[in-house]
Amino acid sequence: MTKTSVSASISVKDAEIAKIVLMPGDPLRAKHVAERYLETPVCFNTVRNMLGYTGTYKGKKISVMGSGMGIPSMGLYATELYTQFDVDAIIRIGSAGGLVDEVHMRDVVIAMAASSNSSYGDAFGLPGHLTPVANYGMLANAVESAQQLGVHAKVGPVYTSDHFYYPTTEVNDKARELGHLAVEMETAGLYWTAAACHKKALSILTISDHIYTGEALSAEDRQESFHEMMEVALETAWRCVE
Ligand SMILES: O=P(O)(O)O[C@H]1O[C@H](CO)[C@@H](O)[C@H]1O
Ligand SMILES: O=c1cc[nH]c(=O)[nH]1
Repeated sequence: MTKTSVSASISVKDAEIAKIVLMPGDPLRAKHVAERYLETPVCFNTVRNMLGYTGTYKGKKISVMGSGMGIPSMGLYATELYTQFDVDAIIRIGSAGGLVDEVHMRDVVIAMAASSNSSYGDAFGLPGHLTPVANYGMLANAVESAQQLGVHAKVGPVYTSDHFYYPTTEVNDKARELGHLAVEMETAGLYWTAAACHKKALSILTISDHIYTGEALSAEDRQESFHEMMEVALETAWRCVE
């Protein structure tokens, strides 16, 4: 019998979504993670080509699905996964631009918190500012996983921008001056959504370019080569799943 469950943007037929989902922005990075690391991966979503897969990793069920680019897309998919598919935790696995001098190309960054120029979090109604923060237990598991894998991950705040192409350099300059390790486009949206849904989230990033040195990786590298980040995320997910 065909079992189907559907939300506005996800349609799952004869498959299921695990309690924990890894989410790269790029759906082809999701496909790569599924094919490289999951046993018996099953594709559970193709709506809008936002590919999602469920398989097992060291005997535990884990899903991986694209989030698309930017806070609105991440917020939409994370909300549906948390509220309509009973997902407990999401780990973003993204690329990011290095901001500070201590961060280098291909470094793995674990986002403790995310400042942002987005007003997305205002909708949740807290007077002042709802701070987008990682789940501490997941963060601690990620740090331990990185240490065990010999990955020198850097932990700190990142900056989530609504703009990939900002017309001036001042936002990145200020974010760098205030100690943000990297700039990207989804982490604050994920952390706000997790808070609003009473769920868990963590963002792990790989430096794909450096805003102040001008170094940059190719699109193909961004899709397929971030294996340290993928392995830290999978080990973290494995520790977080019962
Ligand atoms: O590599 P992903 O996860 O897509 O993340 C980064 O890459 C995209 C921009 O190229 C934005 O989504 C940004 O956050
Ligand atoms: O959002 C992003 C992602 C990678 N590199 C950047 O400069 N910005």
